[in-house]
Amino acid sequence: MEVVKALEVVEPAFIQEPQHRPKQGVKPAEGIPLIDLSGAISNSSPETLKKVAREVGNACKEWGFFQVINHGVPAETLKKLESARNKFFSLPLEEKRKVRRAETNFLGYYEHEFTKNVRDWNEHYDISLIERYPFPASPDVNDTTMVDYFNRWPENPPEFREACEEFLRETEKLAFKLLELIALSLGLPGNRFNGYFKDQTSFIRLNYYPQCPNPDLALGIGRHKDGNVLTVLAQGEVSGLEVSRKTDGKWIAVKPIPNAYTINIGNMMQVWTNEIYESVEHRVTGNSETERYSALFSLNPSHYVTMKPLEELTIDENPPKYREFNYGKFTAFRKLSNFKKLNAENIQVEHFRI
Ligand SMILES: O=C(O)CCC(=O)C(=O)O
Ligand SMILES: [Fe+2]
Repeated sequence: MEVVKALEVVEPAFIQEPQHRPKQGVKPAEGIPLIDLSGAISNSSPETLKKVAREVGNACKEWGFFQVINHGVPAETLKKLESARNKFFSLPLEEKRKVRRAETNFLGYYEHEFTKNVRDWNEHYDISLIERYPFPASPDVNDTTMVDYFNRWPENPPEFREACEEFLRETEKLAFKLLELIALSLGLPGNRFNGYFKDQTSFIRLNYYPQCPNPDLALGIGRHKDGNVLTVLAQGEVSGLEVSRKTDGKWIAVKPIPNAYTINIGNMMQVWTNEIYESVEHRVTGNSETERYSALFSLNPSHYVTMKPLEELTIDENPPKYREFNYGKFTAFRKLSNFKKLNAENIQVEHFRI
């Protein structure tokens, strides 16, 4: 990417179709809910928990996106992670490439990602909560070969691993608290979803968006919906995240709030809830003046989970909207299409819609 930057103009692979190019100066919107989780984190009464769950439920329904404060993740944990992350991304490219992702193990550093076949102006690093686990080798449903996914750890900075492991532990707790609140908001037992995470494939992603010479043409990450259950995102202080507003599809900037986490519903929650809660498209714009960093926890089920709408939520008036599919195969396809430019259309959860 260094070479590209020196040219002061982005390569054609990064250029978005005119209709997907970002408008400059999108104002942060009012209305993205901000939820105080203190009532759900401390030993609260069932009534308090239900009250917070209702707020979460409304935010999931109306926006698919919300921010949380008093979430229980220590500020110090994020600080340590941010410092280690920024040091890692400032290493020379050949150093970072030593822990580069491969087609047989998608964990690690990557600087060549595609979203919907257009390259992102982004470098990132994926680290799994479980150190090593089996995953389908290919998206082909007839291929039963499994490969091992395992974490790649860099030599530098030396504190990187510990900082990541602490962030993984703390954001996992928050993700499961949100999962409980979402279950309660749907009138389900708080632990209704837990069985799908026995061998969870959750990971953290550290994002780095270098300064971009053409934020009018390229995006940090192109428009997409997260293919997971939910995302817990530390946006950092530089804006850039935009969400497609459910009411009119307009791109809305999500304002960074110090110490808050931004939460969004992923495709798998959309399937489980039979679209009572929908995952919403979002993107990250480029910035010619400053670099941007973010960090997120992606909550993902065990690879062998069969995805389908929950029976409790599919009543006569709301019959199942999705056919069954295997989570691991779905994800193997998505990861492959992010890894390299494919001729085939990128698979989306909509392909399983009845
Ligand atoms: O960097 C951000 O603010 C969001 C990143 C994102 O949407 C993703 O990595 O899926
Ligand atoms: Fe995303």
